[in-house]
Amino acid sequence: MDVKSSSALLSNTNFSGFTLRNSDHAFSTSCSYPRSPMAVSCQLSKNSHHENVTSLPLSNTLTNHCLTFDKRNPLGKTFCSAGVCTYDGVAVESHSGIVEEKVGVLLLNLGGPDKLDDVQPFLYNLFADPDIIRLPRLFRFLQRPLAQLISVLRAPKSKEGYAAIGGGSPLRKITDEQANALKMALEAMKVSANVYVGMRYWYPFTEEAIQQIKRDRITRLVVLPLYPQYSISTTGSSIRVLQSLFSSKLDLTVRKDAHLSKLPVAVIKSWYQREGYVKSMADLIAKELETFSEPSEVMIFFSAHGVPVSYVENSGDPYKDQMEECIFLIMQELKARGIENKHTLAYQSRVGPVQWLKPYTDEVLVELGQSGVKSLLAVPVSFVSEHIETLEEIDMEYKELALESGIKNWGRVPALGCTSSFITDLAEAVVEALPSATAMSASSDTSIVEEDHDPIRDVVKLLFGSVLAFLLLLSPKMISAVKNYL
Ligand SMILES: C=CC1=C(C)c2cc3[nH]c(cc4nc(cc5[nH]c(cc1n2)c(C)c5CCC(=O)O)C(CCC(=O)O)=C4C)c(C)c3C=C
Ligand SMILES: [Fe+2]
Repeated sequence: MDVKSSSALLSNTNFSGFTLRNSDHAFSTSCSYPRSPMAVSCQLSKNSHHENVTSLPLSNTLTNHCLTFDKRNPLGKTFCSAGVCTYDGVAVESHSGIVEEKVGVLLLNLGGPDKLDDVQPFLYNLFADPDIIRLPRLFRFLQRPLAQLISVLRAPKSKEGYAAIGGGSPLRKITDEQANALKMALEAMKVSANVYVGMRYWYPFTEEAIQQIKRDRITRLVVLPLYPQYSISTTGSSIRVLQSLFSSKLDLTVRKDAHLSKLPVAVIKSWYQREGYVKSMADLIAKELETFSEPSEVMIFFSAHGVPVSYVENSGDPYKDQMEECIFLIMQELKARGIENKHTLAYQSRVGPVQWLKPYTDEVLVELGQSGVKSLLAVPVSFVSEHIETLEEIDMEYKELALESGIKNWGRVPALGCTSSFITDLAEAVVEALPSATAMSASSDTSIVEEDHDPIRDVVKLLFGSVLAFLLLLSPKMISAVKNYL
């Protein structure tokens, strides 16, 4: 390992600075730091999780934390003298002249309708997302009219689903609870942080969370999507929103916003491989297996939310690979505990006219039932809260289908929610990611380039688009494609 240089400096309870990196691997620093500014001791451990953190050049100071300082950093200049550090970030200088970090954690999630009247506008937001319905460039002008049409037509069916689970999505409440639990877990690690919730398709929107982060004058932000595995359609979509809010190129109001464009940000892109998560999932599965009369005979049935095959095959979505690795790790953990049940993975919740990842959950359930499997434990694995697809699709639709197909004993593992080992692991992920935060506008990870906005061109496009959309939407091909969303 080529540890080039390291420097630690302390200022009262603040300190900063290590350079610990070789060309290919990031290393986590696990640090013990005394409250007095006497010494900081850090141990190095090779940390694969860092590969999933957008780790960009930075420098900064951080209260009560070890920092990673990347020698390749073109921006990261930390100037220190007599216990005071200045840097090219946005930390706040206190009366005493000590630079104080205000750490923020932004939890990203999908969002869901709070009540039945929200269902159609929620669906509109979802289908208007070009990461959810991906139209060829030439047809992008159809995105919004199509979203309007599909959302209106799908709303009655979706409403039935939401009505069956109490009249709305539980996602906001559960995500708020996770945010509070995470804040407390961070506090237990002596990290004081504000935790924000930013939803992609419903309140509180990511945009609102970012406004609050600005108002609170957060000086260092960790972005933590609540999806264990990365998909273009979930984490990717939310990061795209953040990029458009942070990048000075994209938004005239943000261009003048010195705070946001300089704010050091670390994005944890995926975390399915973290030991704490894997063990927490294994705990839940092991516990649920015990509710069966013959636990070793139970088939463990992982059911993941699907994505269209084209995402994986044409656009490099790592979702399928990550999902398979995730299942492997969970099964390995169970094996280490002497649990050697059979298992399988299938994909649920397909929508629309295209091919989705296979095998499909509904088809596999029927096959398993018909092939003589008698006991089955469903494990939702792509999401960490209960939501419509666990409470309605799995608990009602799939359970009924499985029982009709010959399965006699049915069980379902609950979502992780606020399970304490899981929340502690998320808190550790946040602490590990903090040092790698850097200004997002300097990110080289901007995969999506937005067009500049020209108001006249936009109006022409809208008018032309509406007429063409109206004609196209009435074409037989389009009608049959839209029908697949219902
Ligand atoms: C990892 C999780 C998810 C992936 C991947 C995902 C992709 C994806 N979803 C749709 C369409 C819909 N999703 C809907 C709800 C929904 N989706 C997820 C998670 C993933 N989606 C969650 C957690 C929820 C539920 C939110 C809640 O309110 O509880 C819906 C609305 C519900 C319905 O009408 O069925 C749609 C539609 C697509 C097209 C897609 C990938 C391209
Ligand atoms: Fe979905």
